[in-house]
Formats: sequence, structure tokens, C-alpha cells
Amino acid sequence: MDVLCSLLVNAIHNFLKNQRVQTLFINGCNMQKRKEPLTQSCVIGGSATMLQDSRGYNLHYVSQRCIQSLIPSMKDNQRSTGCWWCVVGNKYSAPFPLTMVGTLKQNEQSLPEIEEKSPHERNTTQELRGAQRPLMAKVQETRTQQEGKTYPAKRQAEHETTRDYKVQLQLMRLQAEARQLRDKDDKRHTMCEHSAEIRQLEGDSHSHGKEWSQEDHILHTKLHDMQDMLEHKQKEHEEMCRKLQEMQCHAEEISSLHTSLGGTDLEKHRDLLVSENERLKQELHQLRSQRDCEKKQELGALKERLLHMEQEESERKVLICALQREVQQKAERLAEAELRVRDSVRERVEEEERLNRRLREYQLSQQPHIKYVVKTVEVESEKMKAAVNQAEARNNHLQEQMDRQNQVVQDMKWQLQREQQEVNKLRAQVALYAAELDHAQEQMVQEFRSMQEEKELAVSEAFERAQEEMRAVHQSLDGVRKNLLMLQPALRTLTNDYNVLKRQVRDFPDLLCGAIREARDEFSQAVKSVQATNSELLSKYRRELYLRKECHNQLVRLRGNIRVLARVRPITPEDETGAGARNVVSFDQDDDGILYITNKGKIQSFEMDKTFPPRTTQEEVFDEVSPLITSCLDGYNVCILAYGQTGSGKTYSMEGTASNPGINQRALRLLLSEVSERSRSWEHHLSVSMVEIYNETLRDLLGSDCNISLDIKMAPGGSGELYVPGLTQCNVRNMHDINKILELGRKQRATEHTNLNAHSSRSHALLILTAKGRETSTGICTTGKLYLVDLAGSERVSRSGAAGERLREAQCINRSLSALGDVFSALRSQQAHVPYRNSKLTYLLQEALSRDGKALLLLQVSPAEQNVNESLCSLRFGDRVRSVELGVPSRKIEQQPTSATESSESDSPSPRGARPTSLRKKVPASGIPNYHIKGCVRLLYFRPEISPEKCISRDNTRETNCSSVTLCHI
Ligand SMILES: Nc1ncnc2c1ncn2[C@@H]1O[C@H](COP(=O)(O)OP(=O)(O)OP(=O)(O)O)[C@@H](O)[C@H]1O
Repeated sequence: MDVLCSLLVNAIHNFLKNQRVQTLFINGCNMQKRKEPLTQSCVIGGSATMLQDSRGYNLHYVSQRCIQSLIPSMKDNQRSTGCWWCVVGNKYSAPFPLTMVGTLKQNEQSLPEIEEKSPHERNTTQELRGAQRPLMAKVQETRTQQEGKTYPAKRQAEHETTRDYKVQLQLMRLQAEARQLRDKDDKRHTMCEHSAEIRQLEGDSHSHGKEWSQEDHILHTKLHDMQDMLEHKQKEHEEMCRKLQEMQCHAEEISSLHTSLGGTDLEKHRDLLVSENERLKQELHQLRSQRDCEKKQELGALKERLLHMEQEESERKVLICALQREVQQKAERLAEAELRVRDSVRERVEEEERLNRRLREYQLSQQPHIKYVVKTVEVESEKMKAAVNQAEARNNHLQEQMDRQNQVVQDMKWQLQREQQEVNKLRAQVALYAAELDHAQEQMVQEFRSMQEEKELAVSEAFERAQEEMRAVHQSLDGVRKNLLMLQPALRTLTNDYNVLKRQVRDFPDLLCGAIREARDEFSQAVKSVQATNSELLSKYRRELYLRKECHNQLVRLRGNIRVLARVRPITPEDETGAGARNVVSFDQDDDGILYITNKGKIQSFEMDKTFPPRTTQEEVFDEVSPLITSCLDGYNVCILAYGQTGSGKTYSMEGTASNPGINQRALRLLLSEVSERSRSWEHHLSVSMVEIYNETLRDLLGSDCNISLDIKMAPGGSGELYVPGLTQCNVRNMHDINKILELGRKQRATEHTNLNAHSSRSHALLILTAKGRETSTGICTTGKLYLVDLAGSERVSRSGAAGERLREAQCINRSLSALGDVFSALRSQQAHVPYRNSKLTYLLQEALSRDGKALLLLQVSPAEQNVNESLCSLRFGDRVRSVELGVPSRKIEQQPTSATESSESDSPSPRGARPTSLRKKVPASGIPNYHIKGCVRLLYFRPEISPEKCISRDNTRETNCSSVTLCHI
């Protein structure tokens, strides 16, 4: 900025040095705001006052706008005072001269003085002015446009002003150089004058000759020097000219640069304006063409109109011609008529003359003296002649007047005639009109009359109609009145009803709530009663079901059917997961003897004596079988078999776990408790054996060596009883004995791992309890045997994955199980031969599975879908077994001689030595055992559900202990 300031200062100083500037305007507002420019202004003169004092210039700080407004007025000042200078500064970006508004004016004013000084300078200045003028015009335009710009355009304007500023600097530099050239040119001019003086002096020297030879030589030398100097100056001048040309080229370049750079907003604006101007021109052209077109159209229309008018004119001309011809004809006719009138007038005149002549002749003939007088007058007096002439003239005049009058009269007569004709015509017309009028009047009168009549008719009709309507209205009104009178009570009733309904509607929610409440109560009561009835019916049904069951059980007992119970184990982790572990077994809600199995979408039902769902506890299962178990204390052979596929829970049901024991332990415990209960009248001895049938070999699980194979033998003496020689029998007196025995047997039993069970029993395990009792009072001895059998798992070899030894085991197991099935089958079909001896198992169970025993089959069923086929097989097997009738079981009773009783009979001897007489009661199919009581035969019913020892008389009046009677064979 300092450089710019110094440039400005130099430019101003250089300019002011040669110009008589008296007023300097600077955009002082900004300079006053900013210290630096003010300081720079001090470089010029320190301050406005100092400038004025030191150099005689007036320095005014004014705003740019103020300068703009002052310029016109300053022109006047400039004219009066001489030159003026104006520097307009910008705000921040270019604080120093952007435009020198007064410069051109100043130059123009100073031109005459310059021209006086140097033609070369004048040319240079003119060239400069020519180069400067478009720039200044551009700058001025920029300035003017800048004034109109708003602040957002300032930055662009500042950019433009910077460029303008550069141009200005260039111009200023050119001007400074031009001034230097002009100074040099002045010097050259001075030198030229000097050379002219020298040449004059040279001439003088020649004329003086030798006198001034020395002086001449000196001057000559000086001349040479001066010539050298002149040449040098000329060279300098040429150099300057060349530089000036270069500068002019530079100036042209700058101007071209300026024009090429001219991508400013202003130029764009100018381009826009140019394009806008072009567009406006085009629009103008279009408008002109449009206007021409419209004009042409109008002209065409006018021409058409003119043609039309000309046609009309020609028509009118034709019409006029026709009219003229008509007029002419009429004129001709008029002329003819005039001629005729004249002829007629002449004829009349002639007639009058003739008449006058005849009159005169007549007068003359009548008055001859008058003719005389006339002749006298004619002859005698000139005066008279004149008078006569006058009289004749007068007479002619009068005649003419009379003719005229006659003519007038004639005209008037004609006119009168015409008028009379017209009057006649008019009269005729009037008469016609009058007739028409009369006719019209008559018509009108007639119409009026008809209308009057119509009106009267219509009025009368309307009146009649109105009267009828009125009557109808009156009637309806009467009806309405009557209805109203009738409706009033109805309305009253309706109003009452409405009020009642309104009240009801108002009370309806309460009523509804109450009704709903009542209905709900009634409904709940009904539901309760239905529920009560239902529950009653259900309880009755259950009771009935229970009774039916009891009856069935009793029938089963009486028939000696093998009871079949089905126990379904829960899904275990061994069943794995997935579709195969899905439960397919369901139960009947009301009948605990029915279960359903879903296989391949079909549901099959099976009826058993009782079913146990998976949630059934060991205790519940045992409760069901416990009566059977205790019956062994009464001398029955009882057998409970656990049957099912491997892993279905046979061992679980029979042995159970330590914490949840199965039937075996519970049975022993129950029998112990029974024994202790009966200990007052009975002496019981319980002994337990445990055997295992493994691969068709009978092994003693309680013996010292369980690998010894035992045999089953028939007891000697023909009793048909079987016994196993060498079988260990352990007495059971307490729970300790039981636990010890069961533990030992469990340990000895052969179990292996199979695909279907981690601890599969590979053998049939039998717990055989022998209960011997003796009634102390009677000496009756009973021997009952309880077989608790945990069969080996029935399975398919392929599924169990058995091979080698396992395969043999499986084959043996299946063989023995099929032997068991054969036995049941033979029993079911009541064959004479039952193949007990086909397997060790059936042979050993012969006593229990014969017609003397009680048997119960506990079917173990797996609920998993993957075992559904095995489950179905088991259930079908159970179904078959269920229909097996073993017959009415018999007790094994022995009579020992006591003090109170007499020994009547003894049966076959005991296989183990002398045994008391045993009585085996054969019960007939009717289920009524016959007993000999003290020599007489009395029939007693056997009521096992009351007590096995009780008997009742046939008439059902007396009940007695079986043990208290003396029994004998029938
Ligand atoms: N009612 C039940 N409640 C709980 N778990 C049971 C039940 N029945 C069986 N189980 C379980 O099922 C698995 C197999 O039972 P268990 O060994 O008694 O079958 P099994 O018929 O004796 O088989 P195998 O013939 O191969 O000896 C055992 O883990 C057992 O605990």
C-alpha cells in the first residue's frame, strides 16, 4: 500500500508540476478513517491546510458520492478558475486513485498550451488521449455501475477496481514518460535553436574571414561538439520515439489485455444487456412484422370494403341513372303535358276568341252603332288608339291574368279533382279501414265476449272447484277434527306410553344390568347345578366304574383270570431327542383301564385291568398288587411277572432304586408287616430264594457260587410239587434280612450294556418267597409261594445290536419268552397239555401259572415313538394273557393235629419229609366251595374281598372264620 501511495504521490506531483491545479479532491472519508492514507496525504503536503499553504492547492476531503455530485458544478469552477483535479479513492482494497475523473478534462484544458509548446508532444498527447479515452470511458462506466452495486457485489467490484487501478498506474507511467519525452523534446528544440544560431555564427565567421580564424576554429570545434551533441540528442530522440512506440504498443496491449480479461461481471452484464438488446430487437422485429401483418390484414379489409362500396356506388349510379331516366321521362311527360296544356290553353283562347268574336259578332249584330263607335275611335283619335292599345294591352294583360287565373283555376280544378280523387280514395280507404275496423271490432267484441264467457266459465268452474275443494277440505278438516278428537286420547296414551318408554329407556341400563346380573346369577346357578349334576354324575359314573371294576376284578378272581396291568414309563434321556422320542401313548380320562397308542397316524386302544401313566409312583403300583401279594400268606401261589421290551422299566418296577424301591422290597416289607399283624393267631415263616435264568441255566443268586446250574425237580410222593435242589433259602425276619438278600441278588444278577439299555438285564430274575403259616388255634398250616419275576427284555435282535454272546443271550431270552407265551396260549385255549417244560422259566413258574395259582402280568410299556412296535407287541401279548383263565385259585392248607381239632385226612406227604395233611379245596365253576363241617355238609360262600379266611353261609346270614370250622372234602 505504501508503494501505491508513493506512486500516487509521484503521479500527482508530476502532474501538478506541469499543470495549474488549484483544487484537489480526495476521497477523504476513508482517508480520515484510516491513518495511513492521511499520513500519505501528509507526504503530499502534510494536510489540506499545509498543501494549500506550501503549494497553493486546495485539498478537500469529501466522499466519493459528494465528488460525483460536485463534478458538474466543478466544471463551472474549473472554467472560471482554470484546472481541477479529482482523485476518487475506494474503501479498503484500493485506497488510492481508482479514477481520475478530472484528468481528461484537465488534459483537454491544458492541450492548447501543450500544442503551443511542441507539435510532437501534441501528437503524443493526442495518441495517449486516444488510448486513454476508451479506458477512461470504461473506468467511468465501471465507476458509475459500481455506484449502483450493493455490498455483496463489492468484492467483485474491488477486484475490478484493482485491475482498473493497474491500468491507471500504467497510464500514469505512460504519462510520466510522455512528459519526460516532452521535456527532452523541449531540450532538443532548444538545441535546434542553438544550432541555428551556430549556423548563423558560422555564416558570420565566413564573412569576417581570417580575422576570426582562431575564433572560428574554436567555434568550429564548439560547433562540432554541438553537432555531436545534437546527433547524440537526435539519437536519444529516436530512442525516445522508439520507446514511445513501444509504449504505445504496450498501451494497445494493455487495452487488448483489458478487453481480453474482460470477463468481469460488468462485462457479463454488458453481454447480458447486449443479448437482452438482441432479444428486444428480435421482439421489436416480431412486433413490427406482426404489426405489418395486421396492417396488411386491415388494408385487405379496407380494400374489400372499398370494393364493396364501389359496387354499392355503381349500383347507386345505376339507380340514379334509372331515376334520372325516370325523371327525364317524367319531364318529357310534363313537357308533353305542358304542350297539351298550352294547346288546350290555345284552344281555349281560340275558343274564347271565337266566342268573343261570336260575342262581338253577336253584339255587333245586335248593336250596330257600337261598331261604329269603335271605328270612330280607331279612325279618329290617336289618343284613343293609344288608349285602345293600352286597353288592348291591358286587355291582353287582363287576358293573361285571366288566363293565368284560368290556369290556376284549372290547376286548382285539377288539384281539386285529384284531391277529390284522393279524398275519394281516402274515403274508400277510410271506409275500408272503417269496415276493417268494424270487422276487427266485431271480432274483438266477439273475442272479448268469448273470452268473457270463457272467463266466466273458468271462474265459475274454478269457483265450483274451489267450492268442492273447500267442501273436501272442510270434510277432511272435519275428519281431521274427528281424528284429532279421536287421536287425543290415543295421543295421550302414546304420550303416556312414550313417557313410560322414556322412563324405561332411562331405567333400561339399570334394568339391563339387573337383568344381566340376575341372568348371570341364574346362569351361574344353572352352571353350578349343572356342574354339581355333572360332578354327581361323574362321581356316580366313577362309582359305577369302580363297581364295574370291582365286579370285573371279582369275576376275574372267580374265574381265575390273569390280571394284566400296564405301566408306561416316562420319556427318559435314553430315548434321545427328536421325532423318535415323541410320546405316542395316551390314557382315557375316565377309565383307568384303557390306553391309546398312536402308530402311523392311527390310534389303537387297549383295555387292561389297570393302566399306570408315567407319573404313577412305585407305591401306587404296589398298592394295586399288594392284595395279591398278601394272599400268599393264605396259602396261595402267586406270581407277578414284569414283562416288556428291554428298557421299558421292568427292573425299575420290580427292584426299583435304593431310594424308591420296587415291588420286591415292598412286597417283602408288606409280608413282614402282615406276618407281625397276624402273629397273635398265626405263626408264619418266610423264606426267600433268588434265582436267575440265564441262557436257560438256573442260577442261585443267593448261593455261594452263582455259576452252579440248578435243576428243577418234581417232588417225590406224587404231589406234583416242584422243588429246586440246592437252592438257597434265606429266612426273612426283618428289613435287614430283606435288604441284605436283595442286595446280594442284585449284585449277582447278570446285566450288560445294550443299544437300548445301559444296564440291560440279560436274564430272568425270580424272587421266590415261600410263606408257611400255622394257625396256632387250629393247627392249620398254609404254604404259599410268591414269585416276583423280572423277565429279561423282549427285544428284536437287530435293534438291541446283539452279537456273539449277547446274541446267544437274546436268543435264549426270546426262546424262553416265547415258551411263556406258549404256556399262556395253552392255558387260554384250555388245552390239556400246557408246555411248562419247554423252558426253565415256565417250568419253574408252573405252580403259579397253573390252575392253582394266582398270576399278575405287569406290562411295561415305553411311550417313545421309536419303541411303538415293541410296545404294541407287549400290549397285544398282555391282551392275550388277559383272557387266560387259570381257574379259581386254591389254597394249600395242611391240617396238623392240635388239641382243639381232629386230624381228619392227610394228603400226600411233604416232599421234605413228613408233612401234615393238606387240603386243597376244589372250587366248582359256580365259585361256591363246599365244606364238611363237623360231619355235616354246609355250603358256604367264599368271600375273598372280606377276608380269605372268612366264610359265609349260603343264606348269607352267618359269617364265620374258615379256620374255625372243620373242613373236609365233599
Ligand atoms: N416308572 C419309571 N419312572 C422313572 N424311570 C423309569 C421308570 N421305568 C423305567 N425307568 C428308567 O428306565 C430305564 C430302564 O429301566 P429298566 O432298566 O428298569 O428297564 P428294563 O425293562 O428292566 O430293561 P432290561 O430288560 O434291559 O433289563 C432305567 O434308567 C429306569 O430308571
